[in-house]
Amino acid sequence: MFQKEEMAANGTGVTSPRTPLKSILTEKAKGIPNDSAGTVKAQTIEELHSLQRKRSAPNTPLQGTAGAFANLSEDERQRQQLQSISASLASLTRGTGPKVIRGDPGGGKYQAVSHVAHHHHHIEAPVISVSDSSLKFTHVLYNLSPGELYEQALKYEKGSFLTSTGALATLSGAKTGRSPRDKRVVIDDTTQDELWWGKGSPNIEMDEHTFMVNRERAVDYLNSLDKVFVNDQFLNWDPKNRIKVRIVSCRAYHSLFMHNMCIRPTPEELENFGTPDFTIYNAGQFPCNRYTHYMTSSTSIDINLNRKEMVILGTQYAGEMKKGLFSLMHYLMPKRHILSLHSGCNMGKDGDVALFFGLSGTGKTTLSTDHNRFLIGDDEHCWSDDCVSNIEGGCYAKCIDLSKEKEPDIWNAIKFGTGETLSSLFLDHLTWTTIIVLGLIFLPLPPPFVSAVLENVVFDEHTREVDYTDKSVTENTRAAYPIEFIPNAKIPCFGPHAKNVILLACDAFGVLPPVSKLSLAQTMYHFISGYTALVAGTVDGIKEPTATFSACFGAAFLMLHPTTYAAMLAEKMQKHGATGWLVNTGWCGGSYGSGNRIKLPYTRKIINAIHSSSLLKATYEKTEVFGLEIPNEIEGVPKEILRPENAWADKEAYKNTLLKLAGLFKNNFETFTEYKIGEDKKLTEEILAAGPIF
Ligand SMILES: Nc1ncnc2c1ncn2[C@@H]1O[C@H](COP(=O)(O)OP(=O)(O)OP(=O)(O)O)[C@@H](O)[C@H]1O
Ligand SMILES: O=C([O-])CC(=O)C(=O)O
Ligand SMILES: [Ca+2]
Ligand SMILES: [Mn+2]
Repeated sequence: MFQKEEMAANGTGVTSPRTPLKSILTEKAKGIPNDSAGTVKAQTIEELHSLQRKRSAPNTPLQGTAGAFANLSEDERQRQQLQSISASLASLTRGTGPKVIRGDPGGGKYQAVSHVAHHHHHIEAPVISVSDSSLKFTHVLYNLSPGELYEQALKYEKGSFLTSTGALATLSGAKTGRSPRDKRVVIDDTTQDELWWGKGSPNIEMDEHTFMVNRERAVDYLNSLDKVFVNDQFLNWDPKNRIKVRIVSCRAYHSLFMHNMCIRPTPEELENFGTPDFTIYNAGQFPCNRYTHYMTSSTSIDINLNRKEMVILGTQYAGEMKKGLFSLMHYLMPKRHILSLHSGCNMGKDGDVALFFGLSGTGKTTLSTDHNRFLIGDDEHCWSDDCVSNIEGGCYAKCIDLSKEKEPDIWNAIKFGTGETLSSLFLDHLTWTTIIVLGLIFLPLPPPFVSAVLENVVFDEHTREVDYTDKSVTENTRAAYPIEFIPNAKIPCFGPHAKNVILLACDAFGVLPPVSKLSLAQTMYHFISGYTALVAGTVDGIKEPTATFSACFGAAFLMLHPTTYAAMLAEKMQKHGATGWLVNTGWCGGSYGSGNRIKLPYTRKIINAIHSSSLLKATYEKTEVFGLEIPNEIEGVPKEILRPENAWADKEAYKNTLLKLAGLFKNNFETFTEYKIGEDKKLTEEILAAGPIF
C-alpha cells in the first residue's frame, strides 16, 4: 500500500505542481448519501494497478502455525528459505552460493520482499569476489502458483499460449521425448554393488568427477540467468514414505509441469520442508560439453544417488524430470521393502484395487482413468505392506487423437480451474485400522486453482482450439494435469492391496489375445519380459511401432536388477491373492499395417469384466505356444476377436507370426534364465516353464 506522500505523487515520484481545478459538486455535496460502491480508492493509474494485486506470499509459510519454525519471524523464515536455495545453487569449486533474491527481476510483486542472502555452504571459505558471477543476483521464483507461472510463460517463453479451455500450450524444444541413451548414473563403491549394470540395464555408468563437471556447468548456467524457478514438493502419498524433492529449473513451463506432476505441499507442509531429500538441476536449455568424458551427444541426464542430485543438460523435455524422480524411487523404495511400479491404479466402489502395468503408450493412463472407478494414479505407484500409493500428484496423458467421446475425463482435465476433492467420500473404503496404521488425518482442503500443461500440440491461431489429430510437432503430444482434475480421483491417492494385476501389451504383431488369465508364474514371466510394440514418439527418434521388451514394464527406470522387483511382486500377489491378466491393447486380425488396433470400447468392456470378477467365472480355453487361458465370451465384445486365430483371415500368416513372436520372447528371456527369483527355487523353475513352448 502507498503512503500518504506517495499518493500525492504522480507515479514518476515527482509531485505535480498543478493546482487542482475547482471541483464540481457531487451528490454527496448536495447532501444525498452515495451508497453505490462505484468509485475506486485510487488517485493514480499506478495506484489503481497496485490495488489490483493484494500483497501475499501464498507459498511462504503461514504465520502463527505450530510448525518447527513457528517462533521465527516471517523475515527470518524467508531468509532461511533463501539460504537453503542459495546452498542448492552453490558452486562447489568456488565454495559459495549465489546471491539470491526473491521475486521476478521484471518487477513483480515480490520485489519488495527481496532479501539478500550470500551464504556459505559445505565449505567455509572466506568471501573473495573471484568472478563477476558472484556479484550478480539470482532471482528465485519459489513455488509460484499456476497463475503466476502462466504470466511468466506467456511473457517470456516463446511458444507459450493460452488454449480455448485455459490450458497452457508449450513447446518442449528440439526433444519431444525422453533420451534414454543419454542417461548416466554415477558409479561409486556403493552403487557398483547395488545397482543393475551391464546388458539390458538402463544405467550407463559415469564417474563422480564427470558428474561434478556437468553439475558445475548446469549450476553456472542457472546462476547466469536473471531468474530461476524453484519447486519444493513431495513424492508418494503414503505419508510414512514421502520423499522431499527440490526442482531448480529455468522455465515456467518446467515449474508448472512439476507443480502438476509432483505432490503439492500445503503452506504448513512447506513451512516444515527443511532440506530436500533430492534436488534436480534442470539446465535443459543449455547443452552439455561434448568434450566431457561419457558424453555422446549434447544431451546428458545424470543421476548421482550419493549426492542425491540429478542434472539435466541439453533437453527441455519435461518428462526427463518426472522419470528421473521415478528412477530415484526405484532405488529408495526397495531399500524400505516397498515395491515401486510403472503402473496405473484405480479402485472400485467396493475398494477393489487394480494395477495396470505397461510400457509407454499401452494404456495405463487411458484405462486407469475410468469414470466408474476412483483414480489412484496413472503411472507410478508404490506397493508397501500397508497400501498401494501413488508417487505423483498429477497425470501425464498422451493426447494424440484424443477424443471427448472416448476419453471424456482426460479431455475435460485439460483446462485451467479448480479440482474436485472428494476425500471424505472415500473414508468408508478404508478400514479405520488402515487409517490409524497410516497415521492419517483427513482435513477437507479448499480446492486449489490448478492448470494443465499441453506439450507440443497444434492449435488454431484464432479460436485457440487444439487439434489433437495434428502431429506436425510430434506424435508424442502430452497433457500434464493435476490429479484433482479427474472428478473421481481418490485423494489422498492410496488404497488397499491390489486384487487384479493387469499387464498391458500393445502387440503390433496382433497375435496375443485381447485378454487372457495368467497363473502366478505366467504373470511373473510376462512381467519380467515386459513386452510391447513401442508406440511412436515417447522415446526420441522412434516413429513406428516395433516389438520391444523392457523388464518390469519399465526397464528404463529400474535401478536394481529386475528380479528384485519381480520377486517382490510375486510375494505380494501371493500374499494378497491377486489375479494376473494379460491384455493386448494393440492389433487384432493381423499385424500393424494389415490388422487394426483393438477398439478402446472393447478393451474397456474387457477391463470391466476383470474388475467385476465376472471374467474370473468365465470358461477358458488354453492357446498353443503361449499357453494362455482365453475366455470363451465377454459381454459386449465380439466373440471372433477373443481368439486371434479366428480374427486373422490368413491362418498360415497367423501361425508364422505367432512363432516369430514366441521366438523373440524366448531370445529376450535368455538373459534371465540364470537368475533366481525370490527365495523359492520352485518359483524360478515355474517362471521359466511359463513362457512360450514350441
Ligand atoms: N484399445 C486401446 N486400449 C488402450 N488405449 C488405446 C486403445 N486404442 C487406442 N488407444 C490409445 O493409446 C494411447 C494409450 O496411451 P496412454 O497415455 O494410456 O499410455 P500410458 O501407458 O499411460 O503411457 P506412458 O507411460 O507413456 O504415459 C491413448 O492415446 C489411447 O487413446
Ligand atoms: O516419460 C515419458 O515421456 C512418458 C512416460 O510416462 C513413459 O515414457 O513411461
Ligand atoms: Ca501415461
Ligand atoms: Mn510412464
